[in-house]
Amino acid sequence: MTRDAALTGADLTLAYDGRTVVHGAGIELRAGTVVALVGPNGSGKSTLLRSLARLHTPKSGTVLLDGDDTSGLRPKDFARKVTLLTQSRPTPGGVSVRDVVAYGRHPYRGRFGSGDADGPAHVDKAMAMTGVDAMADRAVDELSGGELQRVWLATCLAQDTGVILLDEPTTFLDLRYQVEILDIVRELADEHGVAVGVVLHDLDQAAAVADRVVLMCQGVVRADGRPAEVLTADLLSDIYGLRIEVSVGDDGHVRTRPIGRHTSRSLI
Ligand SMILES: Nc1ncnc2c1ncn2[C@@H]1O[C@H](COP(=O)(O)OP(=O)(O)OP(=O)(O)O)[C@@H](O)[C@H]1O
Repeated sequence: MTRDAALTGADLTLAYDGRTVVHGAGIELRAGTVVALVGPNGSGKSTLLRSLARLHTPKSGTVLLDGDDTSGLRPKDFARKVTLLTQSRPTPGGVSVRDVVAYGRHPYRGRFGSGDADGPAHVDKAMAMTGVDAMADRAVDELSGGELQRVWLATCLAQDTGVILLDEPTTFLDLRYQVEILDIVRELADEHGVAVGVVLHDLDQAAAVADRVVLMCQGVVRADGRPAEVLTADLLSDIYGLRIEVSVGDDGHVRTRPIGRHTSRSLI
């Protein structure tokens, strides 16, 4: 497994059909750390993540892996180092969970699927980590949204990369699996030295799991730092356009409380 990898997006400007949606963003993902990207809908988080995964070509700026420009790397070599869990993927019909997770081994296979002796062990480990091993022989198109989300995460883990990018990995998941996925994210960084970049909408989850939080708004990185430095009441209230109270517990964890009409009504 590649370790001690660092993926850097330097001065990235990203556009769709000439409309710029990310303006000169910089982000650094270091080995053994978790960076959470947060911000309102449409602020450019997914586009930034996709550019780091080389799925979106920047208008300007560069993506560097361990200091080297990645644009010269062959797709297979890049895929051995960086993986991305996207928000949605087409679900293949009639394919088993095990076979879908085994897609993650594609960068290691030669022609005709040969040459990946370690593949089955990585697939088994990824399925066990994400709790999908019990459904290994089921067809993926028969799974619930949450079960499927864990299968896609297992596919990324089977790819065995030093950098893992996750776009809203807790979407569709019930509370138990949200917590388990975030535990896996921390475990990847702490025990396997992986550099993780994860888009999350839940600010408390972002604060709890991340070493650093990158807060985006309207295509610009508005703040980048430790959770308690970035997730302040003033900045969040300004960016999200509603009052958000923030407290820091004795354990150092940041907790946010958005105030709406429904939260301020009396229940007694
Ligand atoms: N395929 C596309 N074609 C054109 N514009 C796009 C495309 N995908 C995203 N955009 C636009 O780019 C901007 C940034 O979108 P992006 O999906 O990166 O934001 P986001 O912060 O991930 O949003 P969300 O929280 O809603 O997932 C938005 O204005 C969006 O409408």
